Amino acid sequence: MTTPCRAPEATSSGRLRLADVDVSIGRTVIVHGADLEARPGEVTVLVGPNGSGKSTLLRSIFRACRAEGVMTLDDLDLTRLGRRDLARRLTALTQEQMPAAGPTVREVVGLGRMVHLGDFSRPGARDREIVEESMRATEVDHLADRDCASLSGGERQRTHVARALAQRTGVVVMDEPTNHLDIHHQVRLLELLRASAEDGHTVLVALHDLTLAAVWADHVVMMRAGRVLRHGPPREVLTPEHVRDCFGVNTTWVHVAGRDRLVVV
Ligand SMILES: Nc1ncnc2c1ncn2[C@@H]1O[C@H](COP(=O)(O)OP(=O)(O)OP(=O)(O)O)[C@@H](O)[C@H]1O
Repeated sequence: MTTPCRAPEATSSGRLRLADVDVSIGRTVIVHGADLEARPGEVTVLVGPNGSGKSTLLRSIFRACRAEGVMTLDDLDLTRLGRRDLARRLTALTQEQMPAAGPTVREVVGLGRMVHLGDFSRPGARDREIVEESMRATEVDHLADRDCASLSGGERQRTHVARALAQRTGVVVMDEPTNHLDIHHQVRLLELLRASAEDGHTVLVALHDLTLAAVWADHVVMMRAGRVLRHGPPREVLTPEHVRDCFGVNTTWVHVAGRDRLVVV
């Protein structure tokens, strides 16, 4: 169906751990006492209803929100890492990153390399190669010279994913990366993230689609109303009872084409 794809090689990964983390926006505590762990070699998927605090929790990891509690990457305190150091270790794909008119696709993807360059250095041949590889991986290479403002929603999202891939960090945190993507590109992106995990990287991603989460996650973290309700393997977290309690829909697991799948009934 899809051609095999591979995330470009990355810097060393690490175990991302949050313990008893509160996240606030202004004076309001949005996330309460969250525990979460994302391990190298695994795809960890964060699920929860709208407004449950997924984006806020992910944003706290790259310090876009004020957080209290323990946040570590291996033995490093995330809150004490400098911004550039953090960006060299961890890629963040948020929901808000929409390019303004002006830059081309290649230029936006090239931003992923900036964190690795010194203050006065320019991108080298290897940087340019990585940019081209990243565009090919998300199938935006044919759009390389297009102004980002002229892209469709899905093309723009793939451009941002390519930018994130070009950053080549060992830890990748993505908030709803499948937004705007058609089913081919959703599957391709999840294949890419799976390949990245199999290469030993740490992948933490928020997804709305529970059926995709059930198939692609090694580990699921379920949130509701600003709290982590449970975490574990998909079959243990996404049980029909838990999904009904959290989302108010009826689901069941079926075995189709050699895999366990969660379907809405
Ligand atoms: N700037 C803000 N000021 C006040 N409340 C906010 C702010 N940003 C987010 N919130 C609230 O925090 C809660 C969690 O929002 P968040 O975006 O983290 O949820 P989410 O699980 O990612 O939702 P969705 O699935 O809809 O993307 C929501 O109730 C939201 O309204």
